Amino acid sequence: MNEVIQFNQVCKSYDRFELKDLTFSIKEGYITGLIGPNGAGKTTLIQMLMGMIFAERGEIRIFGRPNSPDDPGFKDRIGYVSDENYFYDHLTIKQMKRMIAPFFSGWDEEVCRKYLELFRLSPDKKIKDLSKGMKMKFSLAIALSHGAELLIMDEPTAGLDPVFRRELLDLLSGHILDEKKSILFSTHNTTDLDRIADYIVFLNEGKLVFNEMKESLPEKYLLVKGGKELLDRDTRGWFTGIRETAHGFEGLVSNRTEGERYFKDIALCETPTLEEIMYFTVKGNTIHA
Ligand SMILES: Nc1ncnc2c1ncn2[C@@H]1O[C@H](COP(=O)(O)OP(=O)(O)OP(=O)(O)O)[C@@H](O)[C@H]1O
Repeated sequence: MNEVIQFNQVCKSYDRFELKDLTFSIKEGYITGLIGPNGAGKTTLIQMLMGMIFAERGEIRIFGRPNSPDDPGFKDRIGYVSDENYFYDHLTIKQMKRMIAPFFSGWDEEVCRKYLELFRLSPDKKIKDLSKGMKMKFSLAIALSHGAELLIMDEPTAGLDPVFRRELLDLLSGHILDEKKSILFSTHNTTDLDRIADYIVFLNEGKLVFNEMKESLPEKYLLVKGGKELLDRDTRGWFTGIRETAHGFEGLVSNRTEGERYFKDIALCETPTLEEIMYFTVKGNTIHA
């Protein structure tokens, strides 16, 4: 299986933030969701991928080659969508599109026209008059109009209404039916991932928590609900995160087999949702309701 993106011991630090020795890869032909709480490092990771900021150490490879913003091949092969507005406010959609198109050798005017129509974006509307969601749609239309093999998107569903959000997710699922196409997108919305992601990359405080097939997560994690008397020094150690209330607790165990062996007859054992996995992992063992 080909790897479309590879991070190899990548380091990047800011004043109070460190991405340290980040090593993982993303497979060609799949949709990978990048998740993590605010400040986990998702945008930093995506900006490094796009060559907008640079890693201090380590190597990033895209399509098997070191990533370089100056490589014209990359520009054509990658479609980038972000919630930042990189367009000129005083131009209309049509004018902005004319300006962008020559940068891509694979630009397809007809495809772009189709997406603008589908997204109900009027070519004569000025960028400054677009809502946040409309700007995201325009950014998407551009990314989808030059035959990119890899779509890299920073929170593409943020600001979209629920109807279009769903349509977009369907569109992205359809996009990778061509097995050479791949998508990496960051999101805070685990429902988006439940719907379309094949793989999940989970970042927390600049560290990789896991890079897993979504389907394999239920085999690994267990959500245990029970009485407080079940928690002692030994059993507490098994939990990635525990939420205690006056009457009992619920906690996430990252070794499902071990957790089931001990808790199955004395507590309620469930398969956690992706949101629960995120919640308990981020919060750790210090939650008190
Ligand atoms: N240019 C910068 N200078 C200093 N610190 C920065 C800079 N860019 C990002 N950071 C810090 O790096 C950390 C990671 O930020 P990043 O934007 O990558 O997180 P994120 O996971 O995308 O968060 P969110 O979900 O809130 O968008 C944060 O603590 C942020 O304050």
